[in-house]
Amino acid sequence: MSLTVSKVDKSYGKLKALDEISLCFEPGNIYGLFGRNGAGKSTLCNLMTGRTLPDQGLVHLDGSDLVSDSRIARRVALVNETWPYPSRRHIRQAFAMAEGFYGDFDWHLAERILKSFALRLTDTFASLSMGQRQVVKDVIGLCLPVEYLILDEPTTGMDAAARERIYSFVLEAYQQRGPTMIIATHIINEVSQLISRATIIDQGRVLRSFSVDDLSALGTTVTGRPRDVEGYLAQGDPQLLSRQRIGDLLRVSFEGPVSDEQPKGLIVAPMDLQTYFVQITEGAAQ
Ligand SMILES: Nc1ncnc2c1ncn2[C@@H]1O[C@H](COP(=O)(O)OP(=O)(O)OP(=O)(O)O)[C@@H](O)[C@H]1O
Repeated sequence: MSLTVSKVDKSYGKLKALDEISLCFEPGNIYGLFGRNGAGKSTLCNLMTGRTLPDQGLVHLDGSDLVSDSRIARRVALVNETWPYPSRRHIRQAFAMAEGFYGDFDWHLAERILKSFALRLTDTFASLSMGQRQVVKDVIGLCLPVEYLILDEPTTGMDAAARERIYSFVLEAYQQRGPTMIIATHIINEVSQLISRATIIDQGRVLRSFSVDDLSALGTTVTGRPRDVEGYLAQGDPQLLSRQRIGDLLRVSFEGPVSDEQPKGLIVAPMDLQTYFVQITEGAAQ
């Protein structure tokens, strides 16, 4: 079983939002989907739930076309900026409507999450703050019996404590019911401990798709006196991502793991996922 996107193109007028994108999301993972503003993340999320149609290419779940088969669409849910439910009714009604379409809603988990955010089933969506509305949208996704849950910016408007708490519920929902999750977000460091694979898209294309089992293997930063740094680089043939002067020092970053040896006078450190993301998308933009 997998959710696959094959050679998908999507344009808005002359703008190519997705350009021959091919990806495969295997069950049993939490994926991070990263990209800068306008990279095409939301368009891809919409395509993977049949909310937007591709100009070319296919989106399949277990080999069946997601667009033409509505039974398949019920196995994949998307949480994004939209709220397709009545805003002035109790949120309980929105949950019931979602249950009507997707089946078995986890009311117990929903109430627990709401309570931890001091929200109630009798609140109306319209009366909530931006961050509270996002919580309610996330609750719907986390409590549905779907095989794939796509969360497009699931912490919009939330404060730092709320973001941390919602991600603990994301993990709980994943551990208890195990939907494969795809989390599209800008706040990469927040999800780096949660995800097992990451995909970075840029200008509608897949830039990297990799396992994050060993974050220290992604990239390395070396800082020191320019002569020492150049000497270190000359020992191998690293794929440079950036080169930056900091006062009298030179800092370079390159793809690949940190070597075991710590050369004298140099600070050699692994790159975190967010820094890696910034470095390679900066490189792609130049
Ligand atoms: N309905 C639309 N009509 C016209 N252009 C659109 C539409 N939706 C998206 N686009 C354009 O397609 C490109 C990809 O947009 P998309 O929303 O998928 O990016 P994103 O990676 O989700 O961005 P962000 O992180 O800023 O939300 C952008 O250049 C955007 O302006």
